[in-house]
Amino acid sequence: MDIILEKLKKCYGSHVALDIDQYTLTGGEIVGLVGNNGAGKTTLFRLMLDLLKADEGHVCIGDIEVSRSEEWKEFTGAYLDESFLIDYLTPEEYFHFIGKICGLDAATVDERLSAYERFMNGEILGQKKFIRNLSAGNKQKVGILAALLNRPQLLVLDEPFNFLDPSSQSALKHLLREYHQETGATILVSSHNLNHTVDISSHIILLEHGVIIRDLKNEEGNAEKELEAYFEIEQ
Ligand SMILES: Nc1ncnc2c1ncn2[C@@H]1O[C@H](COP(=O)(O)OP(=O)(O)OP(=O)(O)O)[C@@H](O)[C@H]1O
Repeated sequence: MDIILEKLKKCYGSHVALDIDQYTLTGGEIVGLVGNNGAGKTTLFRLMLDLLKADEGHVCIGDIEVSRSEEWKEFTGAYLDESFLIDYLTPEEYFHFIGKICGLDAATVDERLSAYERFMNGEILGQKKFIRNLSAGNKQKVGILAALLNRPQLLVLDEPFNFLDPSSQSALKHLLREYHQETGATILVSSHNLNHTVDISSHIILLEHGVIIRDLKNEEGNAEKELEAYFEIEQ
């Protein structure tokens, strides 16, 4: 399903963090969201997930306006930051808790997690550690896996490659591509890593000072040059 941003504006005092007149994000794609620090990526995700109230305009997922109905939560999974986690639970307890909210029994949760063994790399399950005592990268993995548990049709991940070691970054790219192939889900990923973004996305949105300044189709990596020129990356 498409995601429609309509006259969407968010300000902090006199500072305009996001100002998008009209944009439709086509469903069923992996979409990369890039932009310099402070460009408005997280603000956009928080508005999409109804974690922030827009000053003007709205976000619709399909025909559901996110701030007026809760229905979109049934098919949406997201991980933006550590505030999504519960520190005093172990990863198993947290996954089963999220599973319960989604109506999944423990066996189904365990079976779904078993598909992500490469990504977990033996460091998530069975560690007898509370989430608060995991490394930053492993916390990030727990959040991403929890977002996937309900097999969402819309997956939103804010800088998911952060804190991950190189093999985990590669495992995550593999996981996202495979999940997309299996489910046809819409996947939105913000990242400062242009290589990863270009590798996985069929569409890339470039934000600058809260405005979408480029909307690039990325066929076989052809968006890379334009992005490198924008970010002035020398080869
Ligand atoms: N709670 C807040 N109070 C005041 N200003 C805020 C707040 N949250 C965000 N901003 C401002 O809004 C703008 C957009 O921030 P946002 O976090 O969305 O950017 P971003 O593209 O995700 O940045 P980064 O790449 O650094 O994570 C920035 O100028 C930021 O300082």
